[in-house]
Amino acid sequence: MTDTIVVAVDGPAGSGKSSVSKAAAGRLGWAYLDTGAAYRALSWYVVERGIDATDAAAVIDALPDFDYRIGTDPASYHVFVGDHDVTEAIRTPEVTSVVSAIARVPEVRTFLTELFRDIIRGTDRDGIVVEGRDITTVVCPDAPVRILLTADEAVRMARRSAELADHSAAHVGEALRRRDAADARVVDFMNAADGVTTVDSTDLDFDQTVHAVIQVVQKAAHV
Ligand SMILES: Nc1ncnc2c1ncn2[C@@H]1O[C@H](COP(=O)(O)OP(=O)(O)O)[C@@H](O)[C@H]1O
Ligand SMILES: Nc1ccn([C@@H]2O[C@H](COP(=O)(O)OP(=O)(O)O)[C@@H](O)[C@H]2O)c(=O)n1
Repeated sequence: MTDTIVVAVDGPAGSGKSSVSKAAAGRLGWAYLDTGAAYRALSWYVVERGIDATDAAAVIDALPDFDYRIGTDPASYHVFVGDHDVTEAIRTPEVTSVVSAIARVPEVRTFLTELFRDIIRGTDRDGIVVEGRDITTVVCPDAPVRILLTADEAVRMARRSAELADHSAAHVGEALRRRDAADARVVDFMNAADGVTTVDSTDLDFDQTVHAVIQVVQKAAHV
């Protein structure tokens, strides 16, 4: 893995991290890692086992049995916990509503950070696009390419509401705002750290955003 180029992408919910990172990785022929999926999958697992997500000690106790797998091929995205394909289940509002409580437990963050680094080390492609909240600052602070993907809050909320047709826009917007506020108390993903390039997608369509990200990669990593 020594030569694998890591592209670290952070940003708030709805900024386009997952979709844009996956598309950029696909076009580059590189791997893609969605770190939020692991926080979501652990949340699913905790709910499934009837554990109170706000009970940090109980969540920490569950970590050794958390058997997590995620693919890194951007063309074939699957998330497993044990034998369960949880690719869809981790996106439900129920899971989304507890994920911030799980993500604020330091032991959880250390555990998952190690897991992410193992997955990155195991990549056999030339590069990997890794997206989340603390990739540019904690998981891969030495990555040769580090990007903060942002968009105005109203635009992010509109993108998310468009995805969830059966939920009211106001409800989705409020839930997203609350989650960002809770997450931002744990890691700063609203301000670019030193050396991190901001890509603001507020006035860009999807393809323009992917193009902007690839341009940053090409400039920083000379590919
Ligand atoms: N620049 C853009 N213009 C329009 N829609 C976008 C743009 N970037 C992302 N989207 C759409 O917005 C929604 C949220 O994007 P997503 O990748 O899930 O964000 P995140 O991973 O940051 O929460 C998706 O439906 C995605 O297709
Ligand atoms: N690197 C990361 C990634 C996600 N997370 C947590 O995981 C949750 C889900 O992340 P996500 O990337 O799937 O969320 P969306 O932005 O796609 O809605 C976030 O709300 C954070 O609580 C984190 O703490 N650190």
